[in-house]
Amino acid sequence: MSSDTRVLGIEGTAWAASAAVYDVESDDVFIESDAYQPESGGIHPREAAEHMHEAIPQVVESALEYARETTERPANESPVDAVAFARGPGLGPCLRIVGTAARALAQTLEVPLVGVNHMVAHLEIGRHASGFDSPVCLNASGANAHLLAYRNGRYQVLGETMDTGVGNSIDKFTRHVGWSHPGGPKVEDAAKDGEYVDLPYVVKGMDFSFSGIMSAAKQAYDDGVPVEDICYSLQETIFSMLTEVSERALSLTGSDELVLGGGVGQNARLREMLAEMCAQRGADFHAPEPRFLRDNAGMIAVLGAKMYDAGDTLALEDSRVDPNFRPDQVPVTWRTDEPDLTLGREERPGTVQGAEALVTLDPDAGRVTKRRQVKSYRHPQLDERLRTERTRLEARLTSLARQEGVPTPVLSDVDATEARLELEYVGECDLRERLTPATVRDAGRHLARIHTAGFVHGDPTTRNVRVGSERTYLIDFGLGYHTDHVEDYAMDLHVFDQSLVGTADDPAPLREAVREGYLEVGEERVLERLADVEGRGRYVEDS
Ligand SMILES: C[C@@H](O)[C@H](NC(=O)OP(=O)(O)OC[C@H]1O[C@@H](n2cnc3c(N)ncnc32)[C@H](O)[C@@H]1O)C(=O)O
Ligand SMILES: Nc1ncnc2c1ncn2[C@@H]1O[C@H](COP(=O)(O)OP(=O)(O)OP(=O)(O)O)[C@@H](O)[C@H]1O
Ligand SMILES: [Fe+2]
Repeated sequence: MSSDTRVLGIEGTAWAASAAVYDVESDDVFIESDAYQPESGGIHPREAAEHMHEAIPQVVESALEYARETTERPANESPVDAVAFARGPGLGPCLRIVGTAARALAQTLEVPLVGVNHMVAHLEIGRHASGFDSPVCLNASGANAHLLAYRNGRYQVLGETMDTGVGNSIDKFTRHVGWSHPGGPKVEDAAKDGEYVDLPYVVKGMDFSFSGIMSAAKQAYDDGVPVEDICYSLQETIFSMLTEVSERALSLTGSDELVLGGGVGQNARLREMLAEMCAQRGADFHAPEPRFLRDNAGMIAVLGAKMYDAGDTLALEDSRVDPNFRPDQVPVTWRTDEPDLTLGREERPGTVQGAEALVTLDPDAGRVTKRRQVKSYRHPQLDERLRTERTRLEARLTSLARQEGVPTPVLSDVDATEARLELEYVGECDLRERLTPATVRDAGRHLARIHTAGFVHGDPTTRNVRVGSERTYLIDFGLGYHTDHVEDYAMDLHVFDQSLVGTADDPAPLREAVREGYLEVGEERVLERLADVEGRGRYVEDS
């Protein structure tokens, strides 16, 4: 980066009216913010926009004043080289006010305008502060929750919430119990005195869903379960889900770096779980300081500077805001490196560390032993429930799939209480090491077969398919379940699709081949629903 670049950033996607100045040379970030606090209920888009209307000019003025005071540039020159603003995602009425302010300021100062994706900014601030090369990023914010990893010039979405964002889910629960917005910090506080109760736990590959757990939490409250216990268990459950999918993303991509972003990242329990998971698998973890986790213009200015130096600026006529701006829509102009993926982390000869299990391989004897390990980051009761349930399911569905004509390993022994399986050794390598149209077509056909039989795999990634010279096998059915919902079948395909995008150099022909294979035995309407799942904007407004 050019060493004397200075950028003014503006953020106002939902609740934080914020302006910042980033100075590349000193790496200093000055942030001035003014938060919108709803009088009752959640964020009202119109009220939030009124707040932006009043507060943005003031925070921008403070930032400009700071920029002028701290520069040696002549008074008739702009104290910054560019104006960066959050173009989306966010609440439309708020974004438009920020967009207008940013355009006007860029024109007055006669400097270029930079349009920043808010979610990518949540990620890049962690990468910037940690110095990590190519981390997986968990964005845990109010309106969103994603797992992102860089590949083929984009931040690919490896997994995300299928319904509301993580913070909004928590805020909805606290509204139900009559607490004021935002609910996250209040839940964290109340959780200190709570005890564990079981709540639904929903992950699908690297995707996850909060709606079931939230309904259960509200119901528990109405049934008289102490609110501290619900808060404690909400944290234990939701954050375990986020930690689990993060671990799966590390395992799938071969990355050993994780960064956290977003307002929910201020929660100490979430950070503790992620740190513990990373320590256990020998990965590095970084959580930015709180002022960079919650919405702030500092992260907009820092990414804005990288984009400005890459020449990634916007003409005024192209600077429209986008309330549904997805992180994977952003061409990443400020990085040219590709991640160095270490496929297949062989820890010891003959053992593979998966996301859940330690797998001992004995190809000569044709045998594999799989043990779902204790995850110390999660509550012991939850840990035991998941390990036993999944071992049982894996045993049952692996056999059921074979009866349906899908190649799977033959089971020789199951011990659910020990979370241990003994299986036949199958294939020569994982699918991600032999991604061809023919092999993924097989996988597509296999998924169609089990769907037709009324169940899903639950985690069909390129690591959970084994390829041999004659056959392609499905393995690791632990997240599978019986269902007759088209939506669940489409989700299964979506999970596979996301893993192709996350691991293949040229995913387009492979994605096409999956669909062809699927149609050989499966139903067209599942593919139609898949298109629907993919097109769904998940930026649910919190009102
Ligand atoms: C699009 C953009 O406007 C949106 N921003 C946003 O959601 O604000 P953010 O600052 O990233 O996150 C706010 C959320 O973070 C939660 N939160 C704050 N402190 C928390 C804590 N200690 N524990 C749990 N949640 C917390 C709040 O309850 C609230 O839901 C987003 O990034 O999704
Ligand atoms: N039956 C088998 N035959 C050959 N290799 C296997 C078999 N089972 C597992 N493996 C190898 O071990 C790796 C991890 O196994 P598995 O996916 O079952 O564990 P996991 O911890 O559930 O992993 P993840 O959650 O990351 O998918 C597989 O990617 C594969 O390389
Ligand atoms: Fe945010």
